[in-house]
Amino acid sequence: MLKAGPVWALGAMSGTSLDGVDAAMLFTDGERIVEFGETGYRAYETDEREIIRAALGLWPDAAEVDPAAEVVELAHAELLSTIAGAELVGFHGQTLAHDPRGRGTHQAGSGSVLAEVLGVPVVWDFRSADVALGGQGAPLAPYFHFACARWIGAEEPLAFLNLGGVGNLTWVDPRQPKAESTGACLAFDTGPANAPVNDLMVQRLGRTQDEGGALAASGQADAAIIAAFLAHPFFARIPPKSLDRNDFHGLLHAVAGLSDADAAATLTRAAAEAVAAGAAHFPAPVARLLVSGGGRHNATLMAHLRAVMGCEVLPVEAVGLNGDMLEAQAFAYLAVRVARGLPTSGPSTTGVAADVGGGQISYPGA
Ligand SMILES: Nc1ncnc2c1ncn2[C@@H]1O[C@H](COP(=O)(O)OP(=O)(O)OP(=O)(O)O)[C@@H](O)[C@H]1O
Ligand SMILES: CC(=O)N[C@H]1[C@@H]2OC[C@@H](O2)[C@@H](O)[C@@H]1O[C@H](C)C(=O)O
Repeated sequence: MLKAGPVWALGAMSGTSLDGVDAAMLFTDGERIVEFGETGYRAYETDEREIIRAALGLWPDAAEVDPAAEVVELAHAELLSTIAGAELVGFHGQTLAHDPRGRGTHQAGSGSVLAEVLGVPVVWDFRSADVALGGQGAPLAPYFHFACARWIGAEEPLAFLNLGGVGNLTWVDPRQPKAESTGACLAFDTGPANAPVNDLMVQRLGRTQDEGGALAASGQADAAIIAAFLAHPFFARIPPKSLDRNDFHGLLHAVAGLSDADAAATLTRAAAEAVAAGAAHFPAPVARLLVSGGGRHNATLMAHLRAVMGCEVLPVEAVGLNGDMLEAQAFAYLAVRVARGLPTSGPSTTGVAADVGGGQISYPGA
């Protein structure tokens, strides 16, 4: 078992955009962030990405899943073995499918394989217990966001927004004693963030992203499409709530008749409007929205957020955090929480009925 006090944990996340694996060291006791440490990144090769892509939306019984899991394990083993000094690893894996009230949630990659390779205990399968107990299984970063709010010395409610393939928002009140205290966090997925724009760029222009939001900036958002998008019942639903990457696939069809620039503008505006629709559920207003994830590099998306949010909108770097590594750091933090028997989610973050300590621990040589 873990010794008392803070430990160095190594967290790893492979996100929905399938670009690669992020890893980050964190010195923590599972409650307080003591120190941020080394980080690393390993991109997927094109053929690896295609193997994972072929398994998207599939469940463990499908033939395409084993090769995808092998790619995920290999990439993690390569990256994590370059970072020394971890007493514990937090391994998220690659989400292939997420349907919490249907078939469940599916992250590819085995923590027991990694524990053997790395020779360190690995905490993994973070989402299943929450889903089995009636929760959304996502988002799981919120308790880490609470710790970040404390680390930056925040004294009033603020919000963290992650702009990955999907967006997720955590409202935090740092005046509460613990992350799991009633009223400390409210978290949920906001809607599609970068995924539809990326898909559009691939389909129409053979590019993977709208660099800097330049194409979106050159077009006009279609107000009727945005209005129809915002009429989706997801936005009115009281949080917590979570999404699969493809839950808003209709949005891409809706812009099919628009020019490239207007389609990009519409999808980018929609992502920002989805965040604002989410913020309408905050228990109290916030003065600051701190943005992490790749979408913070999209200047058009950030400008739309500033226009719709009515509060300061800043990349997390403005408060000394690393916007590319926040999710990897979150899984380092959550790994220590699991090892310490602390909850990783609760009614206000995933909608589960009571506090849940998700995750299983695999030991080398077990
Ligand atoms: N310079 C940039 N200009 C525009 N968009 C960018 C830029 N850099 C990153 N992005 C967007 O951010 C995406 C990657 O974001 P990120 O790495 O946070 O996603 P992820 O962690 O895979 O997703 P999730 O958090 O949903 O699991 C890219 O696919 C792209 O859409
Ligand atoms: C099921 C799943 O993997 N969800 C991811 C995804 O990517 C962003 C958003 O959708 C969030 O719900 C979650 O990841 C982050 C790390 C989370 O659990 O907090």
